[in-house]
Amino acid sequence: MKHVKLKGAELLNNPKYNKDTAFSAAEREAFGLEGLVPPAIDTLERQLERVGHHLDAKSSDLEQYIYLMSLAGRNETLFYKTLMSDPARFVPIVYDPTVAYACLAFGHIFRHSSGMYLTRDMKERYLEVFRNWPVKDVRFICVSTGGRILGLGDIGANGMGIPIGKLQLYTACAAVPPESLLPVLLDIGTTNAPLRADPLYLGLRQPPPEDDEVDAIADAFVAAANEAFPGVCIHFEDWKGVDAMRLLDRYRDKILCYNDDIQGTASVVIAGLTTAMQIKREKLTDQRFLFLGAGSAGLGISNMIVSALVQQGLSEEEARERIWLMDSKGLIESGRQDINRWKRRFAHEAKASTSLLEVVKTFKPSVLIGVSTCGGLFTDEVIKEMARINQQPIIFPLSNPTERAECTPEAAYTHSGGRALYAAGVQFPDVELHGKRFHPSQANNFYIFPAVSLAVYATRPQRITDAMFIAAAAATADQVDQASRDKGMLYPLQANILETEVTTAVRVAEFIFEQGQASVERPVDIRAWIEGMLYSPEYRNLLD
Ligand SMILES: O=C([O-])CC(=O)C(=O)O
Ligand SMILES: [Mg+2]
Repeated sequence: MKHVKLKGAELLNNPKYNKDTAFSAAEREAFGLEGLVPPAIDTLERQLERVGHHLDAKSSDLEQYIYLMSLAGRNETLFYKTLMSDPARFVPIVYDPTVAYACLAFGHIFRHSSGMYLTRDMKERYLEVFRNWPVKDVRFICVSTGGRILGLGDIGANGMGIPIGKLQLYTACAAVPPESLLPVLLDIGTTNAPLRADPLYLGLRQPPPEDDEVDAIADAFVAAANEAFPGVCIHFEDWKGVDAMRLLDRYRDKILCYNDDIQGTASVVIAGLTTAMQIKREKLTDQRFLFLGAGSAGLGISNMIVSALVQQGLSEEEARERIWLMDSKGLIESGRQDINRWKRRFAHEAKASTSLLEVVKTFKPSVLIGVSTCGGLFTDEVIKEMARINQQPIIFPLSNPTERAECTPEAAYTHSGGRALYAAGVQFPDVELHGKRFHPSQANNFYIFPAVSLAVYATRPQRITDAMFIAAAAATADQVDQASRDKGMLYPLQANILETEVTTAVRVAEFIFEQGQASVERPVDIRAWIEGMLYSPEYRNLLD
């Protein structure tokens, strides 16, 4: 029985079912494909080999990105086969850092549409517009306004590369079925005037509205999404920092949603810190945390560290005392009049200062985290001071892409005499220092959000909580083996990402069941049950 209704060119043009040269002779005959494809009948492996040659011939990572996105639009199976064949190689192409350069050039490199674009002027009609999407059972929407893309600031509709890339990682890293995923760019306009003036820009050419109107647009969007796709989980990504904080507060107890920049980033940092504690044989409750940057990531990490420290026995106040933040105006201290309510919670009695070095000297942090979006701010002197006050300073320059990192691994290892426990937001190459080889860790939320989403996909909870993200952090840290820890590696190997994230998802799913938050019945064997749901990049016989 044929379950695919498409025939001929229409079948070839459908990325979900297309096999290009891998259609069998019987399929070619049954689906009117004879003559439309070359006579050779390839296996998926042979096609993968050909993709490898195409990629090797590309002159830059951005060219590889463009090729891979075209492949995704033509043959989904081959695309995921490629990504999943070597995630450590391809994740940095379809995602950070290369996706950053793709977003900057989005209107210029645009080939075909993927996902949905909802604009502020469609506000009354989002439900009607959602009905244009061909799939009914959408389980995740990743939505950005483009208001703060990575460390690049507001790039409006150019930000669409991010929801697309994030959802591709759901599948590549955690085998969430791709048909359940919908990337959305919610176009509210952009503050980026040069971009609005670019003739090839593809978004609305107007500045964004005031907060009240942004909230009204978000409300309309959320309501329509839940009506069009009952049970959908909304993943907020790369909104302007204050929008992200405000809207997470607005929705987290009302709908199934999460904000990856706030909760995913916090979770991956806690995973890395947990491994660092195992390496140092110290307790998280004894650390002193200094943040450079107090946007959605900085505050999200700070809040989740508070929750983790409270779980480990501190009072909330004791936990907050251990966390200091600096923003672009300097140390967040109680005398500051210009800070929002989220920063206010971390304002301590302290001397005002705009110098990171000075704050490091007075506060004496054991952990230094950069989420400033400004490259190079962890100067050699700052690293030396961290190394003077700590036997093994923990230094996480998380800003991205590559040139925004607050310090390079070379600088961190050189100025700490090779003692730093280092993780950046992007993957840096290995560093050789005095005959010793260092492998810098990558503290990127891709270790977390695909796994949490897979757990949500399976268990269908009503809400997503910080505790689920803390469970994901613990599960991730537990998967760093002793040999890796001995090398100072803070995260599991990327080559095994699928195995790692499925294990993390199983742990999070167990936690969701334990908390009584699942809306499906608990299976006897959670792992086998989840494994039965995983997407696998293989062709199906269309004649079955
Ligand atoms: O995408 C990444 O690599 C991390 C992230 O969420 C961000 O920087 O906004
Ligand atoms: Mg992000």
